[in-house]
Amino acid sequence: MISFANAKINIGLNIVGKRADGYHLLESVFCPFPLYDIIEITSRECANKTTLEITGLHLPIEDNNLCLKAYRLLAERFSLPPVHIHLHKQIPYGAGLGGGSSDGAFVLKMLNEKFNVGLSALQLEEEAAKLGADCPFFIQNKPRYAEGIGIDFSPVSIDLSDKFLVLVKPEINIATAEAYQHIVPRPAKEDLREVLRFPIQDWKFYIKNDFEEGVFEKYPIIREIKLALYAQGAIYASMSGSGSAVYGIFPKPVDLTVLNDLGHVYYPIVI
Ligand SMILES: C[C@@](CO)(OP(=O)(O)O)[C@H](O)COP(=O)(O)OP(=O)(O)OC[C@H]1O[C@@H](n2ccc(N)nc2=O)[C@H](O)[C@@H]1O
Ligand SMILES: Nc1ncnc2c1ncn2[C@@H]1O[C@H](COP(=O)(O)OP(=O)(O)O)[C@@H](O)[C@H]1O
Repeated sequence: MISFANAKINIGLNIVGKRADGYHLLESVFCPFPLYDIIEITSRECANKTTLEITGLHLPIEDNNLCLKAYRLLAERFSLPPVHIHLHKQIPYGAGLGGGSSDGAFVLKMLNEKFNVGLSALQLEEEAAKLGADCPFFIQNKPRYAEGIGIDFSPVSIDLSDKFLVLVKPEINIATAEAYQHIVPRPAKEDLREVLRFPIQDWKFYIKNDFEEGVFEKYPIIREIKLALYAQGAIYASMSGSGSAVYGIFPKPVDLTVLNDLGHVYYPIVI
């Protein structure tokens, strides 16, 4: 079985509180983004161990890879044969694109289907939340307004189908836990769901990502990328999640070769 595990972007990210256990409360719109890891799962009935192989972007094979964690999570509760997981990594990590979380969520969905485990989407979301706060979003994988620690969803209407999205990833990887440490939570001035209804060209006045201030201070090149996207005609540009990737929304196709010195430019293809 093969699946294409997509990335996500955050449109707006207000960090509004902090729980006693250190986890932060946020308000954000999570959107699927057409950049994909490829995951193949094959049964290994004769083998006695589940194995992982990674190709594509360099990512060391470690026991805490979210593909393996997802397998172990289901195998603890259900009888699963050993499998071989081939992950072809294409989504940059440490980027705020949720690639690892997506891999974990997709492995849960694939095992559920392949071995007829019978979990509903809601049950899969509950399992995914044990892997990480970003994981449950990828179960239903539709634009969602997220609250709480990022796992309480409500529907949101957002249509970017006639727009062109571009992503720029500098050679900087940001660890999510570290980025959260620099945050001072505060209530948002605007209701994100309200301001999302404004024309996209007005979003830049109202929609912000609270990670940007601290990250831009430490890595000014990421601010430069955002400004460069606006200079090239973006109607909205923002860092995604805790960074380091920055996306731009354009009204027409653009050639961003001028940004090549700042980072890797991705023009996602919708499949
Ligand atoms: C910031 C966001 C925004 O979508 O995404 P990324 O930038 O990582 O893609 C998420 O909140 C990231 O979620 P995720 O990366 O799954 O976080 P987890 O693995 O659960 O937690 C990693 C660490 O981040 C911090 N953390 C995470 C989520 C949250 N709501 N509050 C937190 O304080 C905690 O310190 C935790 O130990
Ligand atoms: N399958 C995976 N793909 C990417 N990173 C993974 C994976 N499994 C575990 N990780 C760990 O998670 C970290 C970041 O995960 P990821 O969700 O891709 O990034 P981001 O925080 O940018 O959303 C990586 O640095 C890596 O240590």
